[in-house]
Amino acid sequence: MPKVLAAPPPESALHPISGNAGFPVIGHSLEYFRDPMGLLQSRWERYGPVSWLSMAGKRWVTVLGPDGCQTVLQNKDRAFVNSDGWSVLIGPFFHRGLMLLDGDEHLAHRRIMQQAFTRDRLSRYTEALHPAIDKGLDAWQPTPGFAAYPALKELTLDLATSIFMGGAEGSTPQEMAEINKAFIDCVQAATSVVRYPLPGTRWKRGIDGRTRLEEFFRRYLPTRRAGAGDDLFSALCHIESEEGQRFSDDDVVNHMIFLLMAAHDTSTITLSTMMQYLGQHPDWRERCRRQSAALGTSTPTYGQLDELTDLDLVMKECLRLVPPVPVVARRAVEDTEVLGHYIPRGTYMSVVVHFTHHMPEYWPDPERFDPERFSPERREDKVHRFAWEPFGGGVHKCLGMHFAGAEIKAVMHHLLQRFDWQVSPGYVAPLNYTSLPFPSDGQPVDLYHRVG
Ligand code: HEM
Repeated sequence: MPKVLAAPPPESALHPISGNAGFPVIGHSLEYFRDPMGLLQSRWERYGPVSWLSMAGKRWVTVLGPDGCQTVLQNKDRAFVNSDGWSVLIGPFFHRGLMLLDGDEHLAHRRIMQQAFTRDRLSRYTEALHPAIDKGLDAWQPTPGFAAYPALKELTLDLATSIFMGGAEGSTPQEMAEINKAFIDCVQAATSVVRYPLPGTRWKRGIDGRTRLEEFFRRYLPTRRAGAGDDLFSALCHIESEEGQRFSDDDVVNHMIFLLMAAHDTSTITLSTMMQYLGQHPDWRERCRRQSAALGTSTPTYGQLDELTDLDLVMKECLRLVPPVPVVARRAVEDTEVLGHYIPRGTYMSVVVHFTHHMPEYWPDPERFDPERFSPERREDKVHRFAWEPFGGGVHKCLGMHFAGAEIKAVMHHLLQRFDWQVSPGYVAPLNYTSLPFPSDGQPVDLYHRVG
């Protein structure tokens, strides 16, 4: 039975928010994991753009559609905070990462961190990417049914190790595999039904993963403080805001753990989606490959990557179809409203990016892969300022989006020059939504070395 979240104050003209709790204990979790679009579409039809449901042991107000998303993300009256919203899901594992800070503290840390993402630094990271990509791809053994997703995940972790950390001197491959597992445990713990560190639970594995990551980064801190490397870790040790503020040791460790998480799965998912759709669309594969070949270099600079405009269209369309961060969390710290609905202080908010990306009101034939939507002639993403929001919006908008674009395009450039691949046109990726979305079948592609 639908229930009202809270009655609006008697004198207000605001509407109450309707919704229901779903199953005892698990709420709507299983429905969401199985078919998020199905669940959200049914709620849109039943309740409209603002409703509540139960997940991860809490009631969440679900905001669907670009108008509501814009209100929450722009956060004009500062009624919503990130820390209390994201903490419920990932707090113990990624606490004090930039995305989990608020207000003046967030602004101060963001100002310092921006110095690690200047154009000059991005150019240097891009230079360092190429040898690391080459090394990673040398290990790929093309075969029909090649599992692209785990291979890409390993590749992006290797890239993170060299570009973010400046290498992991003294660590064995086995240790690096453990670090990878620690990350996965932290990310997957976010959607654990049991939210207490009982042995054998995803939550406990996440807590252990965090401890492992802290030890790992602390071990490398003295050498990065002492050195002058071009990697992100060294950058965080040395950068200052324009006002001369710097990060403490704890800040550097907290930011590194968050940044690796923020960069790793998101880039992997985007690359994997791009491999799928390019594999299914030989016309686009050829278009992208031609542009890539026209650069006349295997190691394009940051500026040259901008010339890969077809790849850019494909990347944007893949970020629309499968946004790696499908939902963004917030919590109201004051009574407020969204689209005329009363949000009492303390309410947990979920801003559902994924739903907007599939709304036929904004995206004609939304399930169709059609990168031209983003072409200068069509610009369907301009129909609404928040129609396309894979990187969020407002003061917490992704700080690594240009880095992500460079990494993704650089990897695709190498892939297109080295390999050809195909995916059956009827293939639909079985996406698992227990953490960030990933293809549970490993995303098989028929992969070949290019001849000639
Ligand atoms: C395709 C890849 C990526 C996607 C889709 C993505 C998506 C997002 C989203 C949606 C947010 C906003 C969350 C919120 O509002 O609560 C965010 C924040 C953030 N992302 Fe990304 N991200 C990507 C790659 C990266 C990379 C590569 C880095 C770092 C190198 C990065 C660093 C960050 C940081 C630091 C924040 C927090 C910003 C703040 O709170 O001020 N992201 N990202």
